[in-house]
Amino acid sequence: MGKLIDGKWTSGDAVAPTNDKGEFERADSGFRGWLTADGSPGLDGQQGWRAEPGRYRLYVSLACPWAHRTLVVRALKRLDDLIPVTVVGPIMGKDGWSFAEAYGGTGEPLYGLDHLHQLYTRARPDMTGKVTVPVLWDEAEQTIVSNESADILRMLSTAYDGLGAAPGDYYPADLRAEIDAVNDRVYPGLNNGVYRAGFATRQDAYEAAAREVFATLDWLEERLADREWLVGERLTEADIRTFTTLVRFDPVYHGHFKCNWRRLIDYPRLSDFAARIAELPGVAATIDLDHIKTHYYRSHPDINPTGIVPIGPAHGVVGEADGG
Ligand SMILES: N[C@@H](CCC(=O)N[C@@H](CS)C(=O)NCC(=O)O)C(=O)O
Repeated sequence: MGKLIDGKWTSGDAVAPTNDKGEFERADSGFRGWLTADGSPGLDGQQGWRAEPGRYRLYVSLACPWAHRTLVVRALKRLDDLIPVTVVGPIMGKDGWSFAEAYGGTGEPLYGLDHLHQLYTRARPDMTGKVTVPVLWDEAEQTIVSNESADILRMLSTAYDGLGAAPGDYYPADLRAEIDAVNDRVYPGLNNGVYRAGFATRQDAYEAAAREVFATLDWLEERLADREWLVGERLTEADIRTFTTLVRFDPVYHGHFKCNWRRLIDYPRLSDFAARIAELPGVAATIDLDHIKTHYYRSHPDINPTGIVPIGPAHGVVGEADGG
C-alpha cells in the first residue's frame, strides 16, 4: 500500500494503515464535490458541478466494494452512455492501482497513464493522501469531482434525471433517516468490518472486528424476516451498500479476511436478498468474480504472501451464472 506525499508516490511501512493497537484505520476521501442537474450545491452544501452527458468518467476497480456501489447505481439508472468507465487492473502492487498490463490492466484511454496516482496529481500536483477508487473525473476541467463512493452513489441517483437516466431515487427524502440509521450500522460492522478483521495485526483487534461482522449479518438476517428491502418497500442505497459486501463474502472475505464463523449461504434471507439485487437489470454485469478474487488474494502480501488464488467455493455464489 502507498500514498501520495507532496505529489510524490510513496510506498512502504511509513504508510501502514494500522494504528499502534493493530487496528485498521480507513483514511478520509480527499475530494468531495457533487454533481447536480444544474450545478447547484450538493445535499450538504458541497461544491456543485453540472451534470452533462459524457463530461464525467468513473475510474473504478471491479474488485472494490466501494467502487462497485457506483457501478450498481450507474447500471440501475442506465447511465452507461452518459458516464463512461475506466477499470484499473485487478492487482494493486507497490505502485498502487494501475492501468498497466503488468497489473492486469488494459490501459488508460484519456492520457495514457500507467497508474491511478498520476490522475490524482493531474488534479492536484502537490496532493498528499491515499489514492483510492472510485474516482469521478471531470474531463472538461481535468480534475476530480469526488472520490467518495457514498457521495457518488447518492449524486448519480438524481443528477442525470433530466438527461435520460432511468427513474429511481435510491436516497429518497422520506426514507433518509432510516437509511442513515441502517448505513450507520452496516458500514462499521460489515462494509468496513470485514477489512478491520482482515487487516488487523493483533488477535484482539481481529476478534472484535470479526465478531462485529457476524453480529451485523445476524441483525440483517433478522431484519429481512418480514421485509424484502432493508428500508421501506423498495430498493434504496442501504441495500446497494450492503449488497457489494455480500457478493464478496464467500469468495473472499470468508477465507482471505478470516471472516469464517459462517458463510453467506448460511444466511438464507441475506442470500436471497443478494440474489434478488443481482437480478435487477444490468447489475449482474457489474460483478466480476475473477477480478475480485485475483485482486484480494494477489494484492495483500502481508496476508497472503504466496499470492495463490484459492479455487473455491464449490457452492454457487452471487454473480456466477448458476450461483446465488
Ligand atoms: N471512502 C472511500 C474508500 C475507497 C477505498 O478505500 N478504496 C480502496 C479499494 S477497495 C482503495 O482504493 N484503496 C487503495 C489504498 O488504500 O491505497 C470510498 O468509499 O470511496
